[in-house]
Amino acid sequence: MPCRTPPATRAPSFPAPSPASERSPMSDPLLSVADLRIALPNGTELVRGVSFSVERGGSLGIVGESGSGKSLTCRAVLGIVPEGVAVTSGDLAFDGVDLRSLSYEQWMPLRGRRISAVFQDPGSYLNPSIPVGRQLAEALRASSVLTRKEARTRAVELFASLGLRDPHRVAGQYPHELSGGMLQRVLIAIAICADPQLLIADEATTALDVTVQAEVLDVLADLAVTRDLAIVLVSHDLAVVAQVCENVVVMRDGVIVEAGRTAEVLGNPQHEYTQLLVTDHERYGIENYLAARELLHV
Ligand SMILES: Nc1ncnc2c1ncn2[C@@H]1O[C@H](COP(=O)(O)OP(=O)(O)OP(=O)(O)O)[C@@H](O)[C@H]1O
Repeated sequence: MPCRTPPATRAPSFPAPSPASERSPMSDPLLSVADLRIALPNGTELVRGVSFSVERGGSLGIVGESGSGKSLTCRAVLGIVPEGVAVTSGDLAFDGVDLRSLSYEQWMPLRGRRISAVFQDPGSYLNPSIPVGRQLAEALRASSVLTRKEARTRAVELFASLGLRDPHRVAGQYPHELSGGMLQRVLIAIAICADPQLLIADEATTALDVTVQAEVLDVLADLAVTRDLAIVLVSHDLAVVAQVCENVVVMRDGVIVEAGRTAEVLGNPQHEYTQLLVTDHERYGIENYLAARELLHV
């Protein structure tokens, strides 16, 4: 369905990325998405000309209501658009690599290693019959030359660094023995164990209660600083994005209606749809929202 809302008076403030072939690798952002279009076989466009960029170590939030195209956009960056839809045009460049030109084999050293992701429902991504420490150790060994023992030690260290209390004990536990927040930290550990440059977190904290969600978001914000990790954070929740992201794009019906610094966009929304999101948020999640605004010094 086309978006009937008039264009934002604040134009998206990210520099429009130039085609991959024209950029010099030194000046490139880490990720640049230019005029991305994703459509059904019948030609119906679900994502309609989305453009944004993410600097090395930068953080971008993608907000918008259900069905606005947030997940499809992220899946396009990960090279895993679902069956039945296709990227029909646009540029997707990661660290100078034209992602759209990659074969399945060429994706292997990138996905999970240099571009990683965490999603909602972490339990479904873990093997229920293997202790989580072993699952992380196996992921570590797949991306480095560690011995089994070294990988086990590293796994415990990584759990500790992500704020898991009693990491030795946690490492020996099975997924069903852990809470949602602990599982998400385990998933984050697996996602970052190969030291990626970009982490995409798609509604990764949505299922968690507010306090645990805030803790996991802190973990992500810390990682951005300590590992120079760029983060793309997808959420329908403005407060979530405000806690972690320097920049934000607001999506509706497959297009970006407003973009810019998070503090500016959420503090002084220009587009009527962003204004509506902010108003709804103030009405239904006032505590979160105000806390986030305080954090941003809006
Ligand atoms: N495999 C598919 N086949 C057909 N339509 C799809 C498919 N995947 C997504 N869509 C449609 O594309 C649009 C955008 O979906 P997308 O999942 O990107 O939205 P979203 O903003 O991430 O929403 P949510 O927050 O609910 O996940 C929706 O209308 C959705 O129904």
